[in-house]
Amino acid sequence: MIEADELSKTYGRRHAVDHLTFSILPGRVTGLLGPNGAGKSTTIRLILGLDSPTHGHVRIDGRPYRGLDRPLRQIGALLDANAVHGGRRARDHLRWLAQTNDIPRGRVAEVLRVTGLADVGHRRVGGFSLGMKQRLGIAAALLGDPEILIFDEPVNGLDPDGVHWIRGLIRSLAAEGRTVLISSHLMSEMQLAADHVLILARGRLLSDSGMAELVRSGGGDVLVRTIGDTPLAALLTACGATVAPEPGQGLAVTGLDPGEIAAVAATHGIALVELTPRAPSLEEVFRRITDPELQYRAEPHREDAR
Ligand SMILES: Nc1ncnc2c1ncn2[C@@H]1O[C@H](COP(=O)(O)OP(=O)(O)OP(=O)(O)O)[C@@H](O)[C@H]1O
Repeated sequence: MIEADELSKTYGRRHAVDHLTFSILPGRVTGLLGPNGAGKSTTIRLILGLDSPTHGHVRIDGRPYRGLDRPLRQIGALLDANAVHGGRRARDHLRWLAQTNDIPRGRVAEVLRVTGLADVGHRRVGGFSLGMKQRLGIAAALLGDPEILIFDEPVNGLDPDGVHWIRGLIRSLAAEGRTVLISSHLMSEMQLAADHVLILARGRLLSDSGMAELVRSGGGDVLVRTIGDTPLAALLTACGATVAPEPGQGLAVTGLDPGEIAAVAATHGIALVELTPRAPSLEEVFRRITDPELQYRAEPHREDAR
């Protein structure tokens, strides 16, 4: 488990991370979402002890990162896939990490196999594609078989097969009871991968919620189609619904659920050819939550305007 309490980091006058309190629980995938400059990377760096908080703290299973005996065995992270020296062979890079962290050498072959790199482990990293480097970064994160994993932009550079693979891997790690934190700019990917989501903007935590609950909170509507002209729109409005026309004789209905709409149609002998509940996308919900923050941010700071 990762727990942050009033976690804050300021650079000069800028609050990169501003009094964040959250818990990232085991057995589920937690997504860290936020516009550019929201504080996602700073939060991850603070979790990993790469930066020190100005105020508050963050603990990994009750201890700060720097207090962990064998960090790679407790927490694995993919941060920057390009960080590995290009002249190194992939296998040697992993062997060196294993040796310096007291990890059995046998894990190297295992993680190369899991990440689909078994056949290229002898090659120098400089010749790797971004997708292969990404897989190597994931192999390094998995090396110590840690209970906690952090993947920053995990699908970066991966082709569709790779994206499918990483999605499955992330899910299986959480299903094994591990704590998994991913950060991504790709909303559709996040919606598929994460069970829980933390939304940051301007360093502040705007939402800490289950994914399904968050998307449901955004509303949604029901798309209804009939054949020919019918009085359905007026009938639904009379029942308290809000109805907006959609192309192709469709109606976007809010305020009534599909069962209630079907009942109104049946009572008046109106045949329906479509009745589709539509949830908003994570992207729509995200924009609604973060937009006021972005607008505020677009205004010049007082000191900038001078
Ligand atoms: N080392 C630093 N020195 C000064 N300011 C910094 C430093 N690191 C981050 N910041 C500032 O802190 C804020 C948060 O940055 P951070 O990189 O954590 O955001 P992010 O959500 O990861 O953004 P992005 O999605 O663009 O990577 C930004 O305003 C950034 O300019």
